[in-house]
Amino acid sequence: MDLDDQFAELNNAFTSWLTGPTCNVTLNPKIGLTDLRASSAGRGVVATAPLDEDETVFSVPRSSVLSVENSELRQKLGEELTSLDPWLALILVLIYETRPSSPWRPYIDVLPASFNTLMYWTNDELSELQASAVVAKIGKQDADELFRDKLWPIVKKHAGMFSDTIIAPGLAIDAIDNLLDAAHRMGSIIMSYSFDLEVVGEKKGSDEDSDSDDEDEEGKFYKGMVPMADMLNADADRNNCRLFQTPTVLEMRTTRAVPAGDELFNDYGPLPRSDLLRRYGYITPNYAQYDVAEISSELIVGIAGKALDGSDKTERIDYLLDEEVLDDAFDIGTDLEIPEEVLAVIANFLLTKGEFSVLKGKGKVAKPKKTPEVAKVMEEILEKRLGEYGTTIEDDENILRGESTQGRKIIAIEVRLGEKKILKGALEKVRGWTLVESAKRTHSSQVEDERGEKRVKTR
Ligand SMILES: C[S@@+](CC[C@H](N)C(=O)[O-])C[C@H]1O[C@@H](n2cnc3c(N)ncnc32)[C@H](O)[C@@H]1O
Repeated sequence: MDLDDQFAELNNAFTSWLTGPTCNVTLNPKIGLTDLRASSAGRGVVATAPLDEDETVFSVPRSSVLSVENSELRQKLGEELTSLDPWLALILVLIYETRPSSPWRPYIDVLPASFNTLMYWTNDELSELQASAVVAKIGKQDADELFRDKLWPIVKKHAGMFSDTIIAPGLAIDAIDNLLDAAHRMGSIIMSYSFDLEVVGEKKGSDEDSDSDDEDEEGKFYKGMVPMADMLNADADRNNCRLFQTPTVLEMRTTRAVPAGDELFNDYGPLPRSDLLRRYGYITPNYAQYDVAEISSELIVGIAGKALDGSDKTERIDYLLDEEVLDDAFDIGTDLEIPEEVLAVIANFLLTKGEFSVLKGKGKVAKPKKTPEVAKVMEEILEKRLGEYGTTIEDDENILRGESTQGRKIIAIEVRLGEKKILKGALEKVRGWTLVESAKRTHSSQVEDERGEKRVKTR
């Protein structure tokens, strides 16, 4: 059987399973799965006839969501499973459902086995992202540790339960590598395919289902794999469908009329391309509108507080953390505005020791201001941040114009270039600020603060 036949066969098995008695999904006959591999988008869903706005595309009973709550493994392992972090528990559930006898197999079989997400990039490929903050968010080592510490002991203890799953060969030779591979696969699937579903059970304190009181509190969410809902691709501008949740079903409905032949798109929300790449393994130009350049507090404090001695700096850091002015990092978006919180942090580090003590004594913080001193620090921060990337905007544009660049390298360059353009634009904006007089500012801002005017709120 060639690859196309295999692809079509898996689709058919999945669709039959979906609409059959195991899953009971109601499919609108005006939609169908389609093959988008030629455009590197895997499977997708298209309208085969026009759809109205707010038309139900399909409806999935909550009982057909693959989740920890619905899983057979929960019945078998009980608290051993539910006491795990929900993400780890769902990983184990997905691994368990890879056994040939699993009722979920036709679904598992259409889920991907290879990924373009950052977790799967080599170090060389990742180095092309240069100083992008996304690299530190991949978390492969942390995940490996969790899989070893939390999942491996359970799998070893219940080896029989996993003896015919994809990790079986690893079990036989007592090797952990198969578990790590499988757990990364399932973790990546959860990251790019699962939905956050609202718990709709009884409220806490109900007599029924007393062993799951905690999870049955309304307003709480759990991660679930919703068959078919996760076959829709996403688009920042062309999205035309959304998953609506009712107590009994999950309904994919159109949010606008869809002509025959058009693809149905979900919406991942305002994700910068760096995060789109990290979580979903692809980027498109229309997510550039959500790009951000991240500036760490370490960099801000390092530059704004370079004239301070160690204990003074630490005191200000602790105070600003307590006051929720300081965070780990701040994002500058495509509007190129420097976040008020960053200006406030700088302003607080530029106070004299005495000024800071007075404000702290009153439980207040300096307000954000665009003074020449703040602008100078901000310029230095942005210049330093831009310098952390190994190449300039012009270098990157030249590389992209060259014909030899391909695949992941192009993607990485586009991501880092987007961030650099934000930093450069922000730098130009800061240089163009109409600045408040420094001396006047110091005096008036303190007076304003002492009058108890509203402080900067960061979170
Ligand atoms: C929820 S799944 C959608 C179904 C998926 N195409 C499949 O074949 O299983 C999400 C994944 O689809 C791909 N994807 C989603 N939207 C895309 C788009 N606009 N362009 C390219 N790939 C996309 C990415 O690989 C993403 O991780």
